[in-house]
Amino acid sequence: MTRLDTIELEGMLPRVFVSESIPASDVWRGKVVFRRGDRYLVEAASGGGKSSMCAYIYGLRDDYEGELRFNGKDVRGFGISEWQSLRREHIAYLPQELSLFPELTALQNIELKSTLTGGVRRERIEEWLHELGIDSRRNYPVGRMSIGQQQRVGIIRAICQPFDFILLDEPVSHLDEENNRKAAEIIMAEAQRQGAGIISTSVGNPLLLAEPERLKL
Ligand SMILES: Nc1ncnc2c1ncn2[C@@H]1O[C@H](COP(=O)(O)OP(=O)(O)OP(=O)(O)O)[C@@H](O)[C@H]1O
Repeated sequence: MTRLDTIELEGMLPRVFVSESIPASDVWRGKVVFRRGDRYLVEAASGGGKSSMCAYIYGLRDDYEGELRFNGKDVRGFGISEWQSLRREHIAYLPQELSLFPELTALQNIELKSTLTGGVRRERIEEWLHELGIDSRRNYPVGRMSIGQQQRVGIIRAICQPFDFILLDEPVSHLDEENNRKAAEIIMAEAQRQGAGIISTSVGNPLLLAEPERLKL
């Protein structure tokens, strides 16, 4: 795959919801096409399935009904090597739980990802740390940083790789408005540089994306 242009969800529903009555949704049981280059905000109540949707798109789970298609191809046919290359070159992901290594420093966590994916220069990472106000914590183990500081490390780690789409699961739940705005600017600038789409979820403190398409989960 040279570029991932579209992610389509059609008739999708987490199996756990099949026998339950769920609120009306733009996504579940519907048809949604996420397009590279566009910005999306997926908003839902807690337990609405945001993390499940991200896990399906990142290939971590497949406990759903319906179809998920990348560039029109059903992902159920993808093997391990296809998912590996998708994650290395086409889809960046910031999980809600961040999945940082607590004993490694902020810089080590970021550089680990950047080195593995042939991502960005060290100077660029330093600039992002500075812009997000955590450069003084760059050599701190992330396990000793606040959750909001860890979210900022996670955001930088997520964008320091090549991607056609970036999936952000409640990325700014612990950030104040100013840091939210800065994070959004950095993510939008990097997505624009790479021609990528942004899909961000929220339960109430949305990433401040410019004019996103809003979907209710
Ligand atoms: N790994 C899993 N396998 C099967 N079902 C799961 C799994 N993880 C979560 N679920 C179920 O799917 C439903 C949606 O959970 P999910 O974590 O996707 O919601 P969420 O919208 O991200 O919630 P929150 O905002 O509270 O994080 C829940 O009812 C949960 O029990």
